[in-house]
Amino acid sequence: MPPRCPTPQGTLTPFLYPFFFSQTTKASFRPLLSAIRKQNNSTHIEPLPESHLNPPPSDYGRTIFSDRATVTLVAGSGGHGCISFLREKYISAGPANGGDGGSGGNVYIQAVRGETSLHKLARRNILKAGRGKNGKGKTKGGERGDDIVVQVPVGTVVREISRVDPVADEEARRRVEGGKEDAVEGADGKGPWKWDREKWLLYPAVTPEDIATADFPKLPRGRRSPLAMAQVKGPVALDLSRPMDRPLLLAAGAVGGLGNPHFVSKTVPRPKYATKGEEAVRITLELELKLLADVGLVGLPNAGKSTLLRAMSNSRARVGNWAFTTLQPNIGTVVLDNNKGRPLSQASLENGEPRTNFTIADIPGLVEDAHLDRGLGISFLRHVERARVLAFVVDLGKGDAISALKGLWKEVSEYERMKIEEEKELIEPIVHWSPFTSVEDALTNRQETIIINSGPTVENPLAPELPSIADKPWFVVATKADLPDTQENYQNLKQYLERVNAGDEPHPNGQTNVWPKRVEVIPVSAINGHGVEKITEWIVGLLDA
Ligand SMILES: Nc1nc2c(ncn2[C@@H]2O[C@H](COP(=O)(O)OP(=O)(O)OP(=O)(O)O)[C@@H](O)[C@H]2O)c(=O)[nH]1
Ligand SMILES: [Mg+2]
Repeated sequence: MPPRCPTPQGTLTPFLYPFFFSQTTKASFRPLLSAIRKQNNSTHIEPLPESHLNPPPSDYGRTIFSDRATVTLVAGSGGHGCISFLREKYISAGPANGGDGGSGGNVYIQAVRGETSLHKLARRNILKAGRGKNGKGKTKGGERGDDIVVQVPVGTVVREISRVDPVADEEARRRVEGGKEDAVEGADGKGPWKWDREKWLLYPAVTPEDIATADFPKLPRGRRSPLAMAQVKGPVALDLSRPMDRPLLLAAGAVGGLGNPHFVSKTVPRPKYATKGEEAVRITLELELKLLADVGLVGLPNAGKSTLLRAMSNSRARVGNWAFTTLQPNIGTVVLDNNKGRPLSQASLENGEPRTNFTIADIPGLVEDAHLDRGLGISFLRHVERARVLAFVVDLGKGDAISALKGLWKEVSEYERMKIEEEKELIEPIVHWSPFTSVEDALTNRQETIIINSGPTVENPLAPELPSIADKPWFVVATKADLPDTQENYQNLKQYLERVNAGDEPHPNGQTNVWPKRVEVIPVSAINGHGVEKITEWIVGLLDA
């Protein structure tokens, strides 16, 4: 089904930019028209008055943005068990009544819509859940430690770098030292073993002799919180591309120590020891944010992307008449239903809610050979790689619009190619195996080294979750249409895209397997806010299709 969009075709009189003459906007454009006529008659261009769309470079919302963070998450360790005895009138030596230690707090992760950046996490480095409180007398258990929920923006990719799990380490150590256990026990006739004694907590009044001769019982093994069963299996690798209703458990808090009543036996009626709480898991994660905007703006530096974002949304992205004004991605939200009429979109989101807005990502400009790390490089393209629609912003006032568009497509395709290579390297470990003992041996025997490729050998390892960039719906925004003598450039671009649509001209990225629908070019003057409503309508059509 073609996108449900009104096309700006067929209204090309007497100017080439039909939006100047649309019914709704006619009155408001009269001053602009006279300004343009004036501009055409004289070479002097009147500077436009300052406004929200033509702000001084100092007027911008400062966004503290970070798309990468490395954080260490530490679950809460358990509180210690308590050594206590009942004390009441006429009971001189009451039974043990120490409470157990509380378990430590858990660490959760949740992707939420409100967050847009990882800067808060990048600053923190380490996040700790609360420690469980120690047990108390009168069989009072310690309180649980506070949980922490790490809230990240939707679109965050989480990878584990390292993990320290004291309980797992101890289990492994026991397994290794298990063989020696009998020998040690045989030598002196009884335990305890070294690692056990470190776990005990002794009554303050015990003497060193008591400790030396203490007959500690064996500790119960595998002291892990039952919640640990529900935590994400390590190594953590998550792609949080949807908002989550409930947080996901990354690391369960450690269990608390056992109070002294646990160790009452016939021989030891009043044990003067309890156990310490377990140490907690510590996971170091690398977080990377791939912004999940509905639309990604791709354009050369100074093309007018940020001005367009300002015109379409409430964004206060920085605008300046020089290249690389934008150094960090900006996200703007376009509100579709401002409660003044019927909503623009009838479509609903995946969760059934009606679509009331969509988001646009404005990234730093791409220069020619950005893939060779010119300009700011192409790494920012990862923010538009997941956008559902790509809008190529072309400045009509600066050079040939067709070659600008082709150049942008070239960089986008290069980005994708490099990305696929990178992913392939990750998933395709290559095993070099040679039957020869040395290079000389191989040369004398004149046989080739055998190379075994193991692992999947799919051409595009990004598939099927990520459609290729060439498959995405796209369109062109021809901006700065208010500048004099841009009509010819616009018309050439329009005719070029007509030929591409008709199949007479190859796709600007040179590939054949591309988005098959009609590609539109929409002329706008973002600085005056003219024509931007057409873009909104067109995008809604593409998003709804
Ligand atoms: N005449 C005219 N000027 C415009 C229009 N849109 C943007 N400009 C001007 O073009 C210059 C660059 O605009 P920006 O929005 O900062 O461009 P950008 O693409 O975000 O630039 P980078 O962030 O450097 O990539 C500013 O001086 C704007 O005022 C337009 O529609 N008409
Ligand atoms: Mg910008």
